[in-house]
Formats: sequence, structure tokens, C-alpha cells
Amino acid sequence: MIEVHDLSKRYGAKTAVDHLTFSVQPGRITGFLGPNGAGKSTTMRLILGLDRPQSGTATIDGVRYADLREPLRKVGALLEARAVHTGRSAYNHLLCLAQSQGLPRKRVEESLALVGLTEVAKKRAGGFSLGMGQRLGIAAALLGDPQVLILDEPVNGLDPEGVLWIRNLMKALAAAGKTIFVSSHLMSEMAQTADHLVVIGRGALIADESVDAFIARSSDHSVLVRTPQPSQLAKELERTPAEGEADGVTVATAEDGSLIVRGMTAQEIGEKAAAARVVLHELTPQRASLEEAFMEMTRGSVEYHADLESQTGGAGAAGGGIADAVPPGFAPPGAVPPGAAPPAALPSQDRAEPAVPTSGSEAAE
Ligand SMILES: Nc1ncnc2c1ncn2[C@@H]1O[C@H](COP(=O)(O)OP(=O)(O)OP(=O)(O)O)[C@@H](O)[C@H]1O
Repeated sequence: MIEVHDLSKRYGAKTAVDHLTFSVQPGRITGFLGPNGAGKSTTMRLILGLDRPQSGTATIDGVRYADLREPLRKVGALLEARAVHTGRSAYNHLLCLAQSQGLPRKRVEESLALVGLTEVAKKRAGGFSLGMGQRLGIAAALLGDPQVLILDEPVNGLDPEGVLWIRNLMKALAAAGKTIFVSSHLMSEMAQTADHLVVIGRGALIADESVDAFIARSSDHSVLVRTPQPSQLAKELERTPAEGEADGVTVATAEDGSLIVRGMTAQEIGEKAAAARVVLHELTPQRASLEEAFMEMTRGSVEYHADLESQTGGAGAAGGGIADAVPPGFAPPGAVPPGAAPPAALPSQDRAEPAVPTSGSEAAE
């Protein structure tokens, strides 16, 4: 189990992690979400002892990472994708890591097989594609057959088959009782993978709950209604509520003529329709997607808004422009938010040196 208690980290005037408390339980996949710059990577680095917090603690099964006797047997980590600059073969890269930790050579072969790199094991890792580099990083994380896995954006650079592979791998590991803590920007992927979510914004905790509870808590609940008498039903639903009835009901008409009702349950709508002798062809509660719930819940915590208005000549406001397609707070791949250089590129005076290599690709450099 990972336990984070009252953890805070500042870089100069910037608070990257703000009194964060949560725990990550074994036997399930915990997704770690937050807008760009929310502090996810910093939190993971703090858990892995790669940065020193100003206050608070982060422990793995009650022990700080730096105090773990055999860290790779306890925790495997893949930090955010970086280029693999190694002239070593994938095999030798893993072998160096294994030897530094007293792990048997057979774990190198097993890990390579697990991530599907056996055939290219003798090839120079520096020549690997982003996806192959990710697989190598995951092989390094799995080397010590650790109880806890910390994965920062593991699907980054993977093709659909690779995404499916890592999803199934994480599910199998969680089912085997391991603790899986994984960050991702891909909400649809997280919705299919995670059992539990820890959501942060501007370094502070926004949610620590199941995916279902998180979605249910987002305010966008609506019911889709199909009826041959839409205007009669809309009038019924929107009329001044009687004592004890739901207030603030809104009814919108979709392009296909169906009604989208907010502020009432499907049951209430059905009963009103029956009382008014309105025929219903469909009555379906609409569940927000994880992406919609995430946008709703993190709206106040998004730091980096792209200035889409100026790029689209205001088309965003009118609908149908780029602004409609790109969620706020999500920079395009490779874009660096203003003032937010990736941690790897920043001066290292504020970082503690890792006691042992933790992340795959660059660890043995
Ligand atoms: N070494 C550092 N020096 C200065 N500021 C830093 C450093 N590392 C992170 N930050 C800042 O701390 C904040 C949190 O960054 P972090 O990389 O942890 O966020 P994140 O949630 O992982 O973001 P993303 O989703 O974009 O990867 C950002 O504002 C970032 O600019």
C-alpha cells in the first residue's frame, strides 16, 4: 500500500503539491488524474524519493522509499516517457539494473518476455521507437517482481494493441494483489482500466473515490426521453413545481427531436408522463463520461488554458471550432505549458539523488 500524508512540495513560489493525503490500496488499479501541471509527476517523484517534500510523508508499506532495503523488489516505477539514450542493448540495460539490485539474470528474460521485447532484446535500446521504449521501461519496472507499481503515463506512445496489452497487464497484476498507481491523460482509457481514482488539481486533492462515485458526483445528470408528444411533455415537466416536487427542471430538444431533461429522475419523468397521458418510447438516464465528469470536477483547477479564441478567430464560442474539440487544460502532445518545463529539463538543485535507479529507460545511463 502507498500512503501519502499531508505531503507538500514547493518549487520557489510555486506550490506543486499542496497538503496531499491519500492512500493507494492493493488489489486494484488506482488512476491518478489531474489537469496539466496539477502535480501528478511531482507526487510520484516524492513517493519514489526522487524529490524532497517541504512537509508530510510518503511511504510504501509503512517505509519511506529511501529506507527500503531492496527497492526494486518492492516498487517498480515508470516515470514519464523520455527518450532512451542508451547505446546498450535492451537486454544489457535490464541486466545492469538487475545486477545493481542483486536480481537473478532469469528475471531479465522473464521481464523481456512479459513486455514482448524478447526478439529485439539484443538491439540497441537507443534505436527503439517510443512504444518500444515504453515497453522497456515497463520491463524495468517489473524486473524485481514488485508488490507496488507506479506508472506515469504508461500508454504514452503505445499503439492500440500496446494500449490493450498494458491494460490487461495492469488488470492481471491487480488481480494478483499488487498495488497499481497509474497516471494518464486518456480518460476513455482510465474509464476502462481504473477501479479507483485519486484526482488532484493545483496540487490539492479533489477526489479519492471509485470511478462510479466520481462520475455520479459530477453534476451533469440528464435523462433522454423519446415521445411522440414532445411539446406536451416538455410543458408538463417545466410547469411550476408543486410542493415537494423537483425545482429547476430544464428540457432541451436534441436534433433528432428527443428531449434531454435535467433536474428530474427517470422515475419522476415517467410518473408525470403517465399522469398527463403522454406516450413514452424511451426513458434513459444519461451517465456522464469520465471525461465529462473530470472536466466538471477540475474546472476550477485548470492552470493552462490554450488561447483558442485567438487561434480560431472566436469560432470556439460559436461552436464547431477547435475549442469544442480540445478540452481545457489539455495541451497538445509535446506542448509545454507556459512556465512549466518538464521536470527532467529543470535545474536539479531541488532534487534528491535517487538511491537506486527506479525508472526504466534512463535509469542505467
Ligand atoms: N523541478 C521543478 N522545478 C520547478 N517547478 C517544477 C518542477 N517540477 C514541477 N514543477 C512545477 O510544479 C507543477 C506540477 O508539475 P507536475 O509535472 O508534477 O504536474 P503534472 O500533473 O505531472 O503535469 P502533466 O500532466 O502536465 O505532466 C507545475 O507547475 C510544474 O511547472
